[in-house]
Amino acid sequence: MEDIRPRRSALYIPGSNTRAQEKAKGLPVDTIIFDLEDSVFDEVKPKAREQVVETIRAGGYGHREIVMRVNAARTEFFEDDMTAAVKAKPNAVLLSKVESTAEIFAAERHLRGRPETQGIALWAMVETARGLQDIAEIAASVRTPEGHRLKGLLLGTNDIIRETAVKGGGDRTPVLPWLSMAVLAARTEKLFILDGVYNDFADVKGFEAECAQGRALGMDGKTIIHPSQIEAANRLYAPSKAEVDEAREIIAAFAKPENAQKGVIAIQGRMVERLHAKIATRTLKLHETIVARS
Ligand SMILES: CC(C)(COP(=O)(O)OP(=O)(O)OC[C@H]1O[C@@H](n2cnc3c(N)ncnc32)[C@H](O)[C@@H]1OP(=O)(O)O)[C@@H](O)C(=O)NCCC(=O)NCCSC(=O)C[C@H](O)C(=O)O
Ligand SMILES: [Mg+2]
Repeated sequence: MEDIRPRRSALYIPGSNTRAQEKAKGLPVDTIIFDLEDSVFDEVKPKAREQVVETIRAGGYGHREIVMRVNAARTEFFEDDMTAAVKAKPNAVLLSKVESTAEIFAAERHLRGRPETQGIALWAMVETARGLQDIAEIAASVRTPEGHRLKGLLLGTNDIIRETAVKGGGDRTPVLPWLSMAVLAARTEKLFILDGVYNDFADVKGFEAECAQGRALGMDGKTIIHPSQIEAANRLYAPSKAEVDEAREIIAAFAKPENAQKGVIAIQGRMVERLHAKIATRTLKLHETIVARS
């Protein structure tokens, strides 16, 4: 069955920031990502790891999806991070700087054969030049028994900019081809995909423009770094009123007895096919889930 869980806003919180972790219990985000990677100084990682396990096990985050971002499989921290993830049992483990299917399989080895980890998904961050080159193959690992837990891709645009030396900021022209390539890889394998972060959390207009752009590119939501970004991400990644009205109109039109045997109809001078009814059904389901939540 298709995964239509809303992931409009996915908030990163440093694993070492207990104040922000507590605060997030009252924030209207869809997803919380407890970070053990780049926001945590190396010397502090062991303490942050313990802290995150304790916080996730204690719960209190309601409907929010709980994710733990672990250090890359190539680092000295990975094994301990994965052991901690098994203890914490988040909804998903986010693998950072993924460059090959082997890294997905390495994470799976920690989870395999343990009934208590059955519900833990794997998400992969693509944020290196190598990862971008091999993104289709990484996404396709979902078709293998060792990669079946892979559910989504996340973009790490800060690292992409660092690795490739393209100019960041502005309208993201230099990275657009890679963002589109990532969307294509995700859609090919029926994975969800979340856009990278917008660092300038005081710039509301710039953030809104980037959300609108990400949505137009086909992203399912935005990874964010600050509470000030939640409202805009939730608003711009939710179906708009016009989209919901149109979806209702399409479904109602195909439900009429005279259209029961038709593959294509006209609504107000526009061609509408059964494929549009499928999109409309998805839009309405997403909308209803969001409404029920709020
Ligand atoms: C960016 C920040 C360091 C800013 O922190 P600060 O100066 O403390 O912000 P404010 O004073 O404006 O905070 C106001 C209140 O909001 C709470 N807060 C702030 N950030 C968060 C958060 N992320 N989650 C929950 N709550 C948050 C503060 O506690 C204040 O509340 P109160 O105490 O009640 O007054 C900070 O926002 C931050 O650390 N953000 C997350 C950074 C992070 O996790 N970075 C790593 C992931 S991003 C990344 O790596 C991208 C990717 O890999 C790539 O390559 O692109
Ligand atoms: Mg990164």
